[in-house]
Amino acid sequence: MEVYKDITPLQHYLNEHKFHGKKIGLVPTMGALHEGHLSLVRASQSDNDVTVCSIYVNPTQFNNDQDLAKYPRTLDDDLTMLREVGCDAVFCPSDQVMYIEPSRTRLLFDRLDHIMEGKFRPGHFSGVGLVVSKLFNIVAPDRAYFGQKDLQQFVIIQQLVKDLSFNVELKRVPIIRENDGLAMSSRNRRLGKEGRGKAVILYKALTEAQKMLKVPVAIEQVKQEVRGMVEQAGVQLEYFEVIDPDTLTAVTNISEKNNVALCVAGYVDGVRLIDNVVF
Ligand SMILES: Nc1ncnc2c1ncn2[C@@H]1O[C@H](COP(=O)(O)OP(=O)(O)OP(=O)(O)O)[C@@H](O)[C@H]1O
Ligand SMILES: CC(C)(CO)[C@@H](O)C(=O)[O-]
Ligand code: BAL
Repeated sequence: MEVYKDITPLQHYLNEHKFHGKKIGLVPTMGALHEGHLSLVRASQSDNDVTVCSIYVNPTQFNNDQDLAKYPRTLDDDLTMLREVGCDAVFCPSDQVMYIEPSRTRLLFDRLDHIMEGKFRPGHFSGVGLVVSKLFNIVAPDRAYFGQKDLQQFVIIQQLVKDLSFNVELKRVPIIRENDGLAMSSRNRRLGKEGRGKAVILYKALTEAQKMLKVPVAIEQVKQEVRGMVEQAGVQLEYFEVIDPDTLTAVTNISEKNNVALCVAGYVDGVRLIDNVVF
C-alpha cells in the first residue's frame, strides 16, 4: 500500500494508473477507522481498479474547538486496517499541505444546509464542501464513496458535484452497525462504558419511530415520543427530523411518500452522535 502525505507524488502515482485506463475510487475519511469505513473501501474496490482512502481531520468543518481537539486520531492503526483490507493508496496530508494559508472561500447550500447538521453546526457544510472539492481536484477520481450515516452530507455533495461540474460518480453506502444497532462512528471511541450503553437509544428511537409511522399518525406526536424516549435514557436530543432522503425536504404525510428518512442527533455524555434510517 502506498502512503502519501504530499499532493505531487500522489498525483504521479495516480497519473500512471490513469494513463493505463485504470478507474480510480476515492474514499474520503477523517480516520479513526472502523468497519463502516472499510465497507466504503470494499465498495470502491469492487467498482474500481485503484482505491485511494484519504485520512484528514478537516479543521474547517468543525464549529466546536473541543470537538476538533478531541477528535480521535489513530493513524498507525488506520494504516494497518487499510493494508489488511488491500487498499491501494492512502492520502494523509497535514494542515499545511491542505491549507497553505487560511482559506477564504465559503460555500452556501441554500435550504440544504439550513436544517439538521447545517443548523446545529454553523459553517460545517462550508468546510465539508471546501475539503471535498479540494480532494476531488487533487485525486480526480472516477467514483467517490460516502456513508448513508451522513445522509445530509451526501445530498449536499451531490449538489456540489452538479453545481461545480465535478466529473465524479457518487456512491452512497449503507450504515454499518454494532451488534446492538448503534451506528459505527469514530466518535463512539470517546464514550465510556455507561455512555456506550446509553448511546443505543438513538437507534432504538429510530426503529420505534419507524414502527409508529406504519399507521396514520401525526408526525408531531412521533417527534414527541422520540424526544421522550431519548431523554428518558439520559441522552440529550438535538433534533429528530422526518425528511425526504433525496431532497431533504420535511415530510408531513408519510402515506404519500415512497422514501422517508428519519434522522437523529444527540449528545451522549457530551459526545455528539448522529444516525438515520431510510425506508
Ligand atoms: N457506520 C458507518 N457505516 C457506513 N459508513 C460510515 C459509517 N460511519 C461513517 N461512515 C462514512 O465514512 C466516511 C468518513 O466518515 P468519518 O471519518 O467522519 O467517520 P465517522 O465514523 O462518521 O466519524 P464521526 O461521525 O465520529 O465523525 C463518511 O462518508 C461517513 O458517512
Ligand atoms: C467527507 C469528509 C471526509 C470530509 O472531511 C467528512 O465530512 C466525513 O468524514 O464524513
Ligand atoms: N462524518 C461527518 C464529519 C464530521 O462529523 O465532521
